[in-house]
Amino acid sequence: MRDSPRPHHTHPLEPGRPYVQDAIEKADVLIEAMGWIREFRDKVTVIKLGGSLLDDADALRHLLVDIVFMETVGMRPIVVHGGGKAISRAMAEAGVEPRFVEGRRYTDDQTLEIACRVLGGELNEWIADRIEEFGGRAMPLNHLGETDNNVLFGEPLKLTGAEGEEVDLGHVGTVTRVDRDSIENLCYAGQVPVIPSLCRGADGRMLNVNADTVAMAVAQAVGADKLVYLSDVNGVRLDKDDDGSLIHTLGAPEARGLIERGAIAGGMIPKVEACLETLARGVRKIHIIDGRLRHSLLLEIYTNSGVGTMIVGEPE
Ligand SMILES: Nc1ncnc2c1ncn2[C@@H]1O[C@H](COP(=O)(O)OP(=O)(O)O)[C@@H](O)[C@H]1O
Ligand SMILES: CC(=O)N[C@@H](CCC(=O)OP(=O)(O)O)C(=O)O
Repeated sequence: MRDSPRPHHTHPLEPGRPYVQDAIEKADVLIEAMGWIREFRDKVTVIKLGGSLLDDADALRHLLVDIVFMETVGMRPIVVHGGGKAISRAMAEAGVEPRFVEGRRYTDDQTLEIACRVLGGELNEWIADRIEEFGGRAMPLNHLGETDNNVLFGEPLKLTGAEGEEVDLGHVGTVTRVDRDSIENLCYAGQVPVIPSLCRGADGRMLNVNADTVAMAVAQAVGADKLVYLSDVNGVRLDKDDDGSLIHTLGAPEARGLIERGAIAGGMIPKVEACLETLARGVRKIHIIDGRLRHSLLLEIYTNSGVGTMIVGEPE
């Protein structure tokens, strides 16, 4: 007979609640998940946490516990995060008005300093700390702190306007190289890499990068099996204001049409564009799901009833 409970025998978010209620039903659930766990063991999944979600403390805690679960059963999750809302809040506090050009934040010196502090410092460390608090192991990969753990390198992003003119975005970057070895070494050591959407330019300065495109670059570099975007909508909708108009499976031509018609707008544009580019470069399964729905990540991975929108490539 066991005389003392083993660690983590109670729910990590509700310490008083024993796991052993309805034990038989729970064992059934475990057995049901066994096939999925086996299928996805050792598979790399890149999980992008959007800024809208980072503002929802309850949803975020549940998601991070799901990520700890994935790591515990032998999957290799990699977290990429944005934090657009938090940057805008910090800018407002500093009296700076945010300005967006084609979905990208115009980033002057002061905005860059704020983005580095919020993304690279506060949010990145906070996410890694919570993963550890919930029983997982995590490594915050930011350039701040005693050792430079940055894994993303890039160059200024060049955008062309409607009349062919160059659009000035300030210190906004695009990722040209990912330190794949460092990320993979962490995964294989059972640690969850946590990556902020900043990259280092050739002159050594950091650049602010759209987090959806960072997730894409990381997924491509490590040859991820899956890329999952967690946002604050149930997926891509035909009408962005109608949650009943969810598109379950979205092909590349249809997606391009929806962007042209303006049905896909705002922050959904870089997300869908990143999905299409990622598919073209070999990542097979890409999903946009609602991170506010409890266990949406696990439902997407470990059940047949996928939630949200799956983006699929052109038929061969
Ligand atoms: N067709 C669409 N379907 C779903 N959401 C859309 C669509 N077009 C625009 N959106 C908007 O895109 C937002 C998600 O993008 P964004 O705010 O950048 O998310 P995140 O911060 O999670 O990356 C949604 O909250 C929604 O308002
Ligand atoms: C260049 C650029 O636009 N960078 C983004 C980086 C954060 C981000 O993308 O956050 P979400 O995932 O919350 O949208 C920004 O400054 O908002």
